[in-house]
Amino acid sequence: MTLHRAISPAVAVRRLSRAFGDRPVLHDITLNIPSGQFVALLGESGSGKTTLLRALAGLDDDARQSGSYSVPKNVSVLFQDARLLPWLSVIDNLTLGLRRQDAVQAAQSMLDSVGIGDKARAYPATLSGGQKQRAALARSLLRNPDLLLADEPFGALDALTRLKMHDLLLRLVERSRPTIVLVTHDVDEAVLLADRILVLRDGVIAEDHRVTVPHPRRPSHPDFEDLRRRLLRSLGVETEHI
Ligand SMILES: Nc1ncnc2c1ncn2[C@@H]1O[C@H](COP(=O)(O)OP(=O)(O)OP(=O)(O)O)[C@@H](O)[C@H]1O
Repeated sequence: MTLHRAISPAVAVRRLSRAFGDRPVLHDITLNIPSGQFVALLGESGSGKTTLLRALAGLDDDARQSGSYSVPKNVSVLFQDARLLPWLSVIDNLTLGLRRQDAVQAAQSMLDSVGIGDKARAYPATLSGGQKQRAALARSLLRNPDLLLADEPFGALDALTRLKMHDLLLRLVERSRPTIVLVTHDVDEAVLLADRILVLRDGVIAEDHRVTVPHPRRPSHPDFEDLRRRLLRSLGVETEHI
């Protein structure tokens, strides 16, 4: 007799549709994401990436919705702006609402890991954009999320800082392997980080790519280059000169 063990996906979306007023945005989306998978959502502006992410986060009560979805209990959301509370120090932002006895030590150690251990007592207004995003990432990961939902978390950073953040994110999630859904406009970012790339078009999942480029990923790798070109083309970018 063969024993079939059912492994349920971390994220299961069934026939999900979402509309704002009479404007339909997501159409009948069905999607399974296995535990620990890193998924990037790409798509032209207005294709519904953020709407899908916010649906998974349980945000936007004003949306009309049909279908269903399930996500793990412990979810962290990371936005483009760090959303730190300005009246609290960095470390107090991290420990706010955290119910564990070693909260302060754990927060300090997470700040050390993201490279801003010396900013624990600083206030958000005194940090650079990159430092704020490091603090936001530390706050998210400190909660040991089973699912990390990230909406263009590096979108506002300069190119160099963004590269450092990619490295940092990969290094940090290697330890705990949360399931990740990352919304991005940046094709290179998607190919660099994700195990799987979904392309949304007009509110449906138009393409589903596995990323098989070996780690550490280099844009010069032929498979990287090939996938990048295919994705750019499907996003409507002519790639002959890129
Ligand atoms: N709260 C809302 N109320 C009304 N319309 C909304 C709301 N949120 C999103 N929309 C509309 O839904 C559509 C999809 O928006 P969404 O932000 O999901 O797209 P996106 O793919 O993330 O776009 P971008 O890449 O520009 O961020 C857009 O036409 C947008 O105007």
